[in-house]
Amino acid sequence: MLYGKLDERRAETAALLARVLRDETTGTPQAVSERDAAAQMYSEQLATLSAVEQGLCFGRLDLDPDRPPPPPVDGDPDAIEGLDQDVLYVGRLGLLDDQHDYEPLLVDWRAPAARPYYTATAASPDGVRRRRHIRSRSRRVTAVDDEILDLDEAAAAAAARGTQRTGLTGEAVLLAALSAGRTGRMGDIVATIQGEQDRVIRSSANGVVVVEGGPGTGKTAVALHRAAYLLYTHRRQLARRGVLVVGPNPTFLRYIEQVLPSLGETSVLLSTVGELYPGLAAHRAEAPAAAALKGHLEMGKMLATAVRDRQELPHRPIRLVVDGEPVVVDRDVVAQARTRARRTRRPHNDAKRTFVREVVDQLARREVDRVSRDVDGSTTLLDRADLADVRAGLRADPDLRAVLDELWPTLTPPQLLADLWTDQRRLRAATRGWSDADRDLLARSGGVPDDLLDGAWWSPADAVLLDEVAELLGEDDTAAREAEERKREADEAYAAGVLEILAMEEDWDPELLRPTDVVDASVLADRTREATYASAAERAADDRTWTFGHVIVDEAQELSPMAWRVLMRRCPSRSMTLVGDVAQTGARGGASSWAEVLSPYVKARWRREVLTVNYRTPAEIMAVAADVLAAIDPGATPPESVREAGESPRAVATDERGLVEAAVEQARRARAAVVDVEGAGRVAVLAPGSRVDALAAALGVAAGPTGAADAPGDPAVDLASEVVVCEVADAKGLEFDAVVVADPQGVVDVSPRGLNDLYVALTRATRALVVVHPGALPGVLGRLQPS
Ligand SMILES: Nc1ncnc2c1ncn2[C@@H]1O[C@H](COP(=O)(O)OP(=O)(O)OP(=O)(O)O)[C@@H](O)[C@H]1O
Repeated sequence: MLYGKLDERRAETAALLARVLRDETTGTPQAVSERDAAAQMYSEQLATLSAVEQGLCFGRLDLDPDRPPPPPVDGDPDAIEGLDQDVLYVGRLGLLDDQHDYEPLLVDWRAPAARPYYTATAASPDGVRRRRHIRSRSRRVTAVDDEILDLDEAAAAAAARGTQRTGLTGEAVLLAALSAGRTGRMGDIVATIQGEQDRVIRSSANGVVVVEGGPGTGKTAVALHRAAYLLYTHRRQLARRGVLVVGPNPTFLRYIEQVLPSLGETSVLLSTVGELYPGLAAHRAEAPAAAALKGHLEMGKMLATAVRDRQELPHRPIRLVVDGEPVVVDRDVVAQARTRARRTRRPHNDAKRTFVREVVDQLARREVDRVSRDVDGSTTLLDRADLADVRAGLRADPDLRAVLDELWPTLTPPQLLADLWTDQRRLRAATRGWSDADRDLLARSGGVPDDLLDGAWWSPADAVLLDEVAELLGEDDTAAREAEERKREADEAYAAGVLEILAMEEDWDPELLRPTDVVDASVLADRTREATYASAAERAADDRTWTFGHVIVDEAQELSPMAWRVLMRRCPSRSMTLVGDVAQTGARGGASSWAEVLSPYVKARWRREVLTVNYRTPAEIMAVAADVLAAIDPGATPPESVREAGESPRAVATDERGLVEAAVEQARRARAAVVDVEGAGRVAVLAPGSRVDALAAALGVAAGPTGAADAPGDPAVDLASEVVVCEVADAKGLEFDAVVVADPQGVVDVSPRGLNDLYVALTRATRALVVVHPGALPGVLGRLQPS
């Protein structure tokens, strides 16, 4: 019945969309843009309706008819939904019965009425007597699991089954979901969200929430479901400004990108920090020390100095002839104008107007003085109008303009930064007092690239600095404005041509108005113009100054202080969800404490939520990882695994020569064990960057991004591949059925933070872990069984 309703809704929406698209685009510009907005809305609705096909309905709540009424919920569009029904079905979206007073047939998982589905327990049943988990595949129900929350009945049922309650919601369904083969893409967890996760997902949108938790506790899943929940609950505020989700690398974004559409959301922009600067996908790999230095707050001051350094004084007086009169641009004139322009405290490109005006003004005054003196030594000879004339002459003079452009050039952020990295003199001028070693970390050999937005030339840390430079320079929208103007002229010329042809029509009835009587070229150009419509996410991607309604940062521990500055600029409301685990920090410039990261922006005003249960890593593997965690931070508590794999993680000893062969052998065995006939099941070989190519070649698969500088091509790991070979940083946030860690000591040696990357590597597996070690096994892995 529900699928029937879904089909009906799809057909209706498709028909509405078709009708809107068939509409002629004539009419007022407003009508055109309303039509486009409607088309966009129906397309989005259709996308949502298709995304909920799998597992449309996954739960049923049988409620106690005598339950107390639930507390009112602010700002919720569906707060009333299902309040007086005793049986509710919960699913991926809400469906109403239009035949029967719009009774809810299916309650959206994000609606308040659905909440007890995730939070009710036997101890606190929230009016729920029975919770039913419904599993389905392609519109067929494949399994049903009931949980009786009515205490008396529950005890009787548990006694009958001889089972113990574990505190997990829908344990059977959860365990089935957790032990399914991985597909290389993250899926949604709406059917099995657990109580502690639900609390975070539905916590207030206001302020900064930090969600901490060890590996596999569902931080990523929770962050994405929170985005969906917030958009549902605060649709009006958030859909317009959009939600930004920041992830650590392009591979990770690809891994999670399907989760959100399947939750039914399109107002979300997924981005790495390296992609936030519009038009740039920065992916140049660089030394960790260079990335850390670029992430330091000191860079803000350094860049401000670099910008000031572009506001130059002439070394010697520059002599020009303007309107037949000699003009001298000397140091004094420029210095004074520069001081005035700097005093405006406006960004460089904006302040240029003041600079030019001041230089022209001074030169004009000098000119007037000189001419007056030439005549009879009196200053009254030339009046105000003459002064204005002289000014205008100077302002229009191309030679003077060229000189001023040299002294105070209009700059784009990539231009300034590329010049800085490649010009030793400029770099030295901006980094007085720095060590040569630090300066060398920034310097680039070779020239400035032809394409200044070439992603292979810039590192993600550079992209962050570009944003900072953009703030210092101010937007230079001259090019955009000129392009817009040219387009407008072309449109008008075309419209004028159309009107001319119509006007030539000879047998036009004189009683009727001619088109040219009611419309001119400019109006016609407006009407025929294609309105550009885009979702909030699309508009935000093209606009560096866009501010989002909510910002979610995953693997937030990796961000540098400079990157935080960029993100805080994008979210002045400070409505943010930050998800991370400082024990997994890999970047040298990353976070060691949340208080340190946040205090410059929100002081102590942030909330902390902790997730404690590990859904990914089986207990046997987590025990090994826990030893590594204890070595990183003796005070940290490892998350508790929900299940055991029934298989112990192993260590395979080899030597340097045998490493590739042994790792390949283990990867092949793992693949045979975990990849099923339908192609589900994934294996990762995680190794130090320098070993990735050799391992990938021996396995006959593509290597993940190896960290080689200027590596061409796709910066992401191929997630469709059954076996992935990459370094640990690229596996951050991902998971695989089986993981082979090749050369654990090597992983530790090349990591900026020592053991953290090894901890990340060990906790990527959902089923099996093998560590292949040339030479001695690192002491922290002593618990591994040799094989
Ligand atoms: N309630 C749940 N129901 C089903 N699966 C879940 C649930 N919570 C988490 N998972 C699964 O557990 C795995 C780990 O989740 P996730 O990647 O969100 O963890 P994480 O805390 O971000 O891990 P890491 O810090 O290692 O990146 C995923 O496969 C996720 O789908």
